[in-house]
Amino acid sequence: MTWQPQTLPADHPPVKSGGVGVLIVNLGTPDAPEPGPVKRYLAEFLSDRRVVEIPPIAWQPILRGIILNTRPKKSAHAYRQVWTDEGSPLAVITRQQAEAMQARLGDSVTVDWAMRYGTPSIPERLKALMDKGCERILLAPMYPQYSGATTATVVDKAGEALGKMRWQPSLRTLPPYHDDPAYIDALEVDLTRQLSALDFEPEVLLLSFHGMPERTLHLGDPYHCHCMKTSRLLQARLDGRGFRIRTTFQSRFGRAKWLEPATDHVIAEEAAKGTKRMAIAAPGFSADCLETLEELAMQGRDQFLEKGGEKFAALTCLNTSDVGLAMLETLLRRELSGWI
Ligand SMILES: C=CC1=C(C)c2cc3[nH]c(cc4nc(cc5[nH]c(cc1n2)c(C)c5CCC(=O)O)C(CCC(=O)O)=C4C)c(C)c3C=C
Ligand SMILES: [Fe+2]
Ligand SMILES: [Fe+2]
Repeated sequence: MTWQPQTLPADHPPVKSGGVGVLIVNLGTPDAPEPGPVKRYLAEFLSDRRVVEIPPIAWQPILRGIILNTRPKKSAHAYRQVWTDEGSPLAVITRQQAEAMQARLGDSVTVDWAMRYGTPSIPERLKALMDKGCERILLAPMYPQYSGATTATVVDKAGEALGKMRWQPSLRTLPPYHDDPAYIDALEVDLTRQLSALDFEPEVLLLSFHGMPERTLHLGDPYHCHCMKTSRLLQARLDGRGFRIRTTFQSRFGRAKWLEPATDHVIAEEAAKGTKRMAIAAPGFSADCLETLEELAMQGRDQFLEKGGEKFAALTCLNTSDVGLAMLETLLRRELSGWI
């Protein structure tokens, strides 16, 4: 039988048109600051074997039997302290970053955003980009420092979605940018601006990164080294401004030993030794979130003042600042080279 050209059936998927997409991805956040949605989000997040590297047979009973019955209520309370009319700060800022990138990159690309855990999901937004005709997609995890628990799990999830497609898009991924001059420049400019707007001069500036179990460092995860390099490069830019700089790791979770020194311990130690004025920045977070707005700006302040500190400032993340957006545009344009 000879082949005959046919008209496409009505349910045929759209024929693509060579478009280029960018998918900006961050960690994820609950849909509402209530125990139910927080439980759903934590169940997905903490079941990811990239995040908790304990065999499921040992971990799932602890997660389902203890953690998911206790933590959601406490975490929901924390989320309520930072929730905005538009939703969770992490989701709101990530969406705004995507909108700003769409405006800056113009019509030659379609920019969308997704969350690794919760909504909008990576598979859903990849499909949406493809439905708009994108055959080439730049996947952009918003993590300056690489780790298995952040960057790699975003790529895994996209790969899982692609694994179910007959006709896949071409994929590029944004590399970690922990030592990129564009990132270090943006941090220097933004932190300098924020520090000069304070009504006090800090004696110490903490650079607080999200923690990880120390074991991941010994297993070869570059996260700790990436954080230390960011910190060293930034310190070189901020030296000679009259304050000391210390690198710390926040948000301990579980019983294992985490990277040290711990941010909360250093806050208490500084206050106990007589430091009166402290500022804290979180250069590893591309958007303010629960961990910066509640853990640092609220709990951190309380800890410092309770122990005798007098002035405390939690600086904001790059978020949608002009320098932050210009930096993101530089990184994205570099990876889109040859595509647009
Ligand atoms: C920026 C990098 C991050 C790394 C590395 C990271 C590792 C990591 N996190 C947990 C456990 C929790 N993290 C939580 C919140 C949270 N974590 C990050 C980023 C990193 N996590 C962000 C941006 C956020 C904020 C999310 C938001 O909605 O605003 C939480 C949830 C909150 C809570 O219940 O305290 C947990 C739990 C582990 C175990 C881990 C290490 C591998
Ligand atoms: Fe985390
Ligand atoms: Fe936390």
